[in-house]
Amino acid sequence: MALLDVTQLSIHFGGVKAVQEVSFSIDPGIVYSVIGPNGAGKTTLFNLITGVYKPTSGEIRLDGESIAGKSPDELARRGVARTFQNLQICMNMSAVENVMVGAHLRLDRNLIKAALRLPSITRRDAELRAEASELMRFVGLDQYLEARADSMPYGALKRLEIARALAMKPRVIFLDEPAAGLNPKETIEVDHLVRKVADSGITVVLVEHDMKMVMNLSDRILVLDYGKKLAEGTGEEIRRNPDVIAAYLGAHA
Ligand SMILES: Nc1ncnc2c1ncn2[C@@H]1O[C@H](COP(=O)(O)OP(=O)(O)OP(=O)(O)O)[C@@H](O)[C@H]1O
Repeated sequence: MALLDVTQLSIHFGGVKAVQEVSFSIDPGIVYSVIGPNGAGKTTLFNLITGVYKPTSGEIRLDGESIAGKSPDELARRGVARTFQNLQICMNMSAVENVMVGAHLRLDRNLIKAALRLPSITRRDAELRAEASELMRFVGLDQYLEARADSMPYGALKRLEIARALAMKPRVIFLDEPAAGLNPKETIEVDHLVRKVADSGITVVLVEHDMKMVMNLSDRILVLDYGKKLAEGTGEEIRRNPDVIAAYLGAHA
């Protein structure tokens, strides 16, 4: 069974039909990319699936269960994590604390229980700190274990956001332009990191403008254009698709 099933999904902002009757499904364990020109509806689609927006119509199912309109918190607890196109890092916190926020989202309900048993909070905090440090190593941020977020370069912050999303122990992670603003060396590092995340068994859904990265990583690709599904298939199928060439690759060549 597909991990994620999206059926006839639409959202309208006033007169703007940002996503129009888009259907697709994502099997577990794959890297699935969403591409399309600026304004095609990619981020809006992420916002719909991760609970930031409620759809105007359509259905979203995770493991067969409807999740359309559920809050981001609820979705985090069900194993849906994401990163943002514009960094959402707390700059006045340390790097490790930022990652710990991800774990707290996962554990939200237990916090109240924990508050009634104070010694366990300290122990839990130490465990979460250790877990966050381990995730920082996983994303290649060993050298920033003691750093404040505001002292870190942009490329490192992009990976810190991925570590925070991983702290939710997600089954599926949505990465919105993880390579945006990165230099070629950093882009290759993120490319390797995405592969590592997928190899660890987490399904990856990616929005990315870097075509080399998309073609390199993706098991399947969805192409949006003016909010509509233009094509879907393997990298090879997408590369050969005349509609895609005309609407997207051609325009960017
Ligand atoms: N909250 C909103 N209110 C009104 N219009 C919106 C809103 N969010 C998105 N839109 C509109 O929906 C359309 C799709 O935008 P979206 O940001 O999803 O595109 P995108 O494919 O992610 O673009 P980019 O590649 O530039 O990030 C655009 O016309 C945008 O202006």
